[in-house]
Amino acid sequence: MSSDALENANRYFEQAAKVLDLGRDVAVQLRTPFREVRVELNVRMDDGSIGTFVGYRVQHDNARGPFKGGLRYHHEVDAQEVTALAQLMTWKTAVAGVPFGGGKGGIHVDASKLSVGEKERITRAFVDKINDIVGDHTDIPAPDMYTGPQEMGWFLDQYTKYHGYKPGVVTGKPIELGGSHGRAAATGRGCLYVTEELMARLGEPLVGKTVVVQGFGNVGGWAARLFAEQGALVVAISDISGGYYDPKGIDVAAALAWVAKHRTLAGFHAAKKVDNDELLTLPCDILVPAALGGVITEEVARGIRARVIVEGANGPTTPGADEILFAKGVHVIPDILANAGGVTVSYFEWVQNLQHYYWDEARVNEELRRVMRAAFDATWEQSRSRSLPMRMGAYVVGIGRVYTATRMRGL
Ligand SMILES: NC(=O)C1=CN([C@@H]2O[C@H](COP(=O)(O)OP(=O)(O)OC[C@H]3O[C@@H](n4cnc5c(N)ncnc54)[C@H](O)[C@@H]3O)[C@@H](O)[C@H]2O)C=CC1
Ligand SMILES: O=C(O)CCC(=O)C(=O)O
Repeated sequence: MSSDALENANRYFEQAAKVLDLGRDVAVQLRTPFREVRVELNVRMDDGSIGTFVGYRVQHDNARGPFKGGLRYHHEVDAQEVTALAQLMTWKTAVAGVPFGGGKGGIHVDASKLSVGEKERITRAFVDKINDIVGDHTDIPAPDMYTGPQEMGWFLDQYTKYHGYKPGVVTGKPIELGGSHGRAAATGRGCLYVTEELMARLGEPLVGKTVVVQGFGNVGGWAARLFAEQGALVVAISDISGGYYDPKGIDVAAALAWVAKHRTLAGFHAAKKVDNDELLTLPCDILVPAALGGVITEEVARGIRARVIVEGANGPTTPGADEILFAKGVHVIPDILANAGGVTVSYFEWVQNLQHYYWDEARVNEELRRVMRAAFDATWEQSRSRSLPMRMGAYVVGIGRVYTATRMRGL
């Protein structure tokens, strides 16, 4: 995603701004980030050397509530990518209707090469540098690629040293530290819920549909598991080690157990090994990109055989590819709707933290379904009434809500 991420995000925004007939000044106001922070992190590495890393936090918009969005540890993280992802968060929280704005953070580092101790020291060093600009009513980070509950636990602990115990400063925490039941599964579960909504509109069952999933981490792993549990046939999965294809169906539970033991899918048995590009054009009903951005290029889009794409990842489809897919009649459930389940359950976690009253998983999932259904309905209605792709339907909903809040606050 990295290099073109911001250009792509801005292009989608401009398309939607035109549909909404926003004036140029308003469009610039809504698109421009509130604050962009870049920090140097110096950390003692296991071999005794000093590791120097660059971290970012971009706070895009807070008209509807505190900035909200994940932290990514990846070697492609840069200022542009984080800014693009922060902007997506602003529209996403608005589409979901949760009372947050948008933000995102990241550290430029190859997380796969770090020991647990190095990861912890880098996380704490990051909090040392940004603790003054985050807070449970200002900016609330969460997991993204190569971060998870453990990093959020370290984040909370380090933040507490500066500002006292405020568990709502970060979401996606371990349950034992105030995390929410259902947060780990939430993004994948949200992907399932919006797909069920689409299938209902198309008058087709999900049972028996073939599914291909790219990325087998938090989002992809849970999506594959939940789709399989609902009777869909997961025919291919992939991760950084490549793709694994079996037209008769992958044993998702076995794949999850493999990754829990070996960290990646490398060595996992499947009928055929494919690379991550080939994977995207395999014959299937539903494709779930759930890894990096920018993977569905125009060339890939021409080869895509799926009828439905559910964007678990942020920014997987380039604007040119999006046009090709629309022309081909592929239903694309866009990132700012499809993967909004994560931030929605982060909202539930935050609410539970502020109230010090905790919900069971059944309640979390029930409320998640309600939010995802309402977000889907609003998107579907805009896309149908204006004859737009679902992405533009979602953008119109999201930007429209942010615009209204901004206008009501005044300059
Ligand atoms: N974790 C969350 O709650 C949310 C995540 N997302 C998005 O979902 C995507 C995945 O995030 P997570 O699952 O949290 O990350 P993760 O770190 O848990 O898993 C990432 C997965 O992608 C694989 N991967 C990495 N590079 C790859 C490549 N070049 N080709 C194929 N696979 C590759 C990894 O091996 C791993 O299986 C990202 O785009 C993220 O921004 C979106 C909304 C919420
Ligand atoms: O849970 C959150 O607050 C944000 C998750 C995230 O980074 C995303 O939706 O892209």
